[in-house]
Amino acid sequence: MSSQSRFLAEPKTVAIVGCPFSGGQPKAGVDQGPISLVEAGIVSQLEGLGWKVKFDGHHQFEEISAVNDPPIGILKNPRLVSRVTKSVAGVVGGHAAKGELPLTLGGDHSLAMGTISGTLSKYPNACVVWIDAHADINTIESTESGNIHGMPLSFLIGIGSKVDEFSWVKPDLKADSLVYIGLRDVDTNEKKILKENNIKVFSMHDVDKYGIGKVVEMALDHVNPNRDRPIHLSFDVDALDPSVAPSTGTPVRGGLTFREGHYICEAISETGLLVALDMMEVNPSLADEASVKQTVAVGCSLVRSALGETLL
Ligand SMILES: NC(=[NH2+])NCCC[C@H](N)C(=O)O
Ligand SMILES: [Mn+2]
Ligand SMILES: [Mn+2]
Repeated sequence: MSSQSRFLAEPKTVAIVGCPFSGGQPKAGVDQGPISLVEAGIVSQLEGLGWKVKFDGHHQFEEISAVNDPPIGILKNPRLVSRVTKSVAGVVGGHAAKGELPLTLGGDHSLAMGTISGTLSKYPNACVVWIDAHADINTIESTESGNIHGMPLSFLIGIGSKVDEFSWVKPDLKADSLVYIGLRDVDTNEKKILKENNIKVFSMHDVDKYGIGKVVEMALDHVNPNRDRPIHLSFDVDALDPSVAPSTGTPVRGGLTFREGHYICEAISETGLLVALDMMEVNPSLADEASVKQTVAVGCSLVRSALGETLL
């Protein structure tokens, strides 16, 4: 780990941002994800890798949750999601400003609106590697579900009509600074958005065709050709096959294997360019006890791989 993390201050510090939040989607339980990951021992696991770990409890969004929040158009919980993600942006940005690596534990993927905004506040030149079964790039016009966890990237890139409530989100992410790996459940409207904006996607078809090693190399060549830009890695656990990570709200078959998921994290770690990490959509109230345990353990081990754990 010692030679890694080109942008971080010494001693290498990871700041855990626990976000028990589920307002970006309809299923209860995803707010327990961060609690389970911490209970499974993620703090001591990261200390074991040589990191100084900052964690002073999960964030509480109670005050914000009290807001009266009728839908805007078909967007569900818009004020709640906006205010929670805005506060997360501040917290993540604050850690990044100090040279710490924010590790955000979700919670649903709408939180990435906050985490990526926070990263960009410190590193305007950061690129985003988004690992997911889904594209999460619906606009207010294109979303069919109204679930904001399917939309964060459209706000960050600045496509679709503006919603006043979300005016705090700066559309600072350029379409060519985003790359996806693992997609296999993309809405028809999203396919159009991805094409129109020329966004680079490595779907499961590409993983099958080229192998994960080549895919990660091509993905980094796209967003980070000189291997000199800070990387924000946003990992939705549903990128993994449901046989590997069953406890998540929108599982889709045909996903990444255990090793493919970990390989991505290891390869990003090896670049020394990682500045922020999200582990999202772990829902410990879905599926049986063994599945929950397995999913939480995989969430922890993906984080460890991204933060420098190696096989040898
Ligand atoms: N973060 C996720 N699991 N997103 C799932 C999104 C599913 C669908 N595309 C939607 O807009 O609702
Ligand atoms: Mn997903
Ligand atoms: Mn997602």
